Amino acid sequence: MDQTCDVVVLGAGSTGENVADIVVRGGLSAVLVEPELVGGECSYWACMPSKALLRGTEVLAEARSVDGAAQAVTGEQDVAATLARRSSFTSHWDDSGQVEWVAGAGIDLLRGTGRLDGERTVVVTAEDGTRTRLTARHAVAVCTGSQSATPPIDGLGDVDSWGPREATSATAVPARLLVLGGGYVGCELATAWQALGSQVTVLQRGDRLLPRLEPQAGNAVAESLRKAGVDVRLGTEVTAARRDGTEVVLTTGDGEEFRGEEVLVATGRAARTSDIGAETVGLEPGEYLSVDATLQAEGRPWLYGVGDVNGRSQLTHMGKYQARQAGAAIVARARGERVGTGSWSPFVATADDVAVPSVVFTDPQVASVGRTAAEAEEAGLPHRVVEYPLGSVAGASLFADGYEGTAIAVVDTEREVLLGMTFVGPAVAELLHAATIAVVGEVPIARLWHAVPAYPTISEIWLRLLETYRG
Ligand SMILES: Cc1cc2nc3c(=O)[nH]c(=O)nc-3n(C[C@H](O)[C@H](O)[C@H](O)COP(=O)(O)OP(=O)(O)OC[C@H]3O[C@@H](n4cnc5c(N)ncnc54)[C@H](O)[C@@H]3O)c2cc1C
Ligand SMILES: NC(=O)c1ccc[n+]([C@@H]2O[C@H](COP(=O)([O-])OP(=O)(O)OC[C@H]3O[C@@H](n4cnc5c(N)ncnc54)[C@H](O)[C@@H]3O)[C@@H](O)[C@H]2O)c1
Repeated sequence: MDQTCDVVVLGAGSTGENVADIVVRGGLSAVLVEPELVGGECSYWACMPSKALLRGTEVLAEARSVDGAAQAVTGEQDVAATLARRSSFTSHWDDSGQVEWVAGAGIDLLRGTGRLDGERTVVVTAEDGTRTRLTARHAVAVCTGSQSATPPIDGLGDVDSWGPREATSATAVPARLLVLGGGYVGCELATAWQALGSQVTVLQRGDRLLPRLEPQAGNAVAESLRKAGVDVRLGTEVTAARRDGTEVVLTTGDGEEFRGEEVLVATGRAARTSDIGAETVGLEPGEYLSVDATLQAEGRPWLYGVGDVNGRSQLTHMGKYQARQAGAAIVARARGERVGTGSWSPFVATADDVAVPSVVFTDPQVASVGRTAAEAEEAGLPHRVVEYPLGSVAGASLFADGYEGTAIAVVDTEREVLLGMTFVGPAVAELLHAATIAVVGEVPIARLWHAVPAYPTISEIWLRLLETYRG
């Protein structure tokens, strides 16, 4: 079967859905190709189930941290109810709601695996083997995401390990869980499964958890995981894995053994491009798609790489942001309009470079945007780091007895604007968007004095940071 449309979108994750939606709203036709569940990782195996698993633990910790409320919490977290709530947030791994949305948005959905077959062409193979050759008049957007990367550890491929998919969809609590990797996934899922009754061990090879964030973040999360009973091992290089009956055994270079019923491999992501026909358009299978600021592949003006697949910033909201920018560029180019590629134009993903917000939903939460002090240093930017303990803010001390946390601002001392901000503490997630606006808007420090935080909220931290900066 042959079919022609304006835009072919490969992959109906959160990114692909948004590219298709934007181009259809712009008057183009789009075919969205998906072999698995419409909605992708975020809806079924990543953000939604992991945050649903974590939320009950967080609420209990908040209640236990307020005298008067703490006395009312006499029981333990209900595991079955937590898992049931998690499953309801994934719609029980049923995508009919998303499929309905796609139809309502005027997007054509084609179930099957798509492979590029030369310029502007995609061949889709359905489960029953039926093939459809799609030709795009204007663009092909590859939004095939990423998958768990397996580190080169002897035997790891044979132990039937968990990836994030298994760890977010499990229906029983393993008595002991080994977590390889102490990044975003490792820290969040160690928090979740320890709270649900597993004895968790985190094996991280570097000298701290969450190594891409400010050091205070990883240190605070490690301390709190240890308090919760997690065995956190830093500087640990696992070299071999094997099954011993029902147990998985991980061995380090110096012969130390770690045992668990399951091992979660959370050592980062790899591009899902090994089987998309990349070679038919002169690209390397398995590599991240290299794209410009409008998400267009270098030297191939009809091809876009959007979301996790380009490796720029692997977060749902950033994939959706890229989708909005790329979608606008595709529509404008199809109309023959000029596409401005300067910073912050409607067609480029400038925030990818300077203002990526993220929240790690551990206890404490870590909310950050923009550059860390180390990144400012590396970029050679004149900067000063200002830190203030969150527990000294009236709103925070009311929020929880003995509130502990910190806020770190990285200030550009030449332009007097914020380069980055990190909050570490309970319930800091909702403080983040103010910081994102300050970084993206390059709001002068002098003007931030006029952004008065309401009393008594945790946001008063902004005032304390400004006072500390002024000295
Ligand atoms: C455990 C975990 C928790 C996370 N939590 C958060 C969080 O709290 N907040 C956050 O912002 N981010 C989070 N992330 C990251 C987030 O999940 C990803 O950034 C996001 O899902 C990427 O979306 P995407 O659409 O680019 O890719 P995906 O969601 O991976 O979608 C790609 C789609 O392409 C399809 N596909 C693949 N190959 C083909 C092909 N050949 N033809 C057609 N279709 C194909 C796939 O089936 C898939 O549906 C988390 C990740 C993990 C692993
Ligand atoms: N809340 C959120 O926003 C959220 C949650 C989960 C995931 N994510 C996204 O998904 C991405 C992937 O998460 P991730 O945790 O898999 O990757 P990551 O890059 O955040 O962390 C991987 C960790 O594994 C460690 N590591 C690598 N190889 C190792 C080895 N052989 N032994 C021990 N440790 C090893 C690294 O030092 C690093 O700390 C994140 O970067 C983030 O973009 C976001």
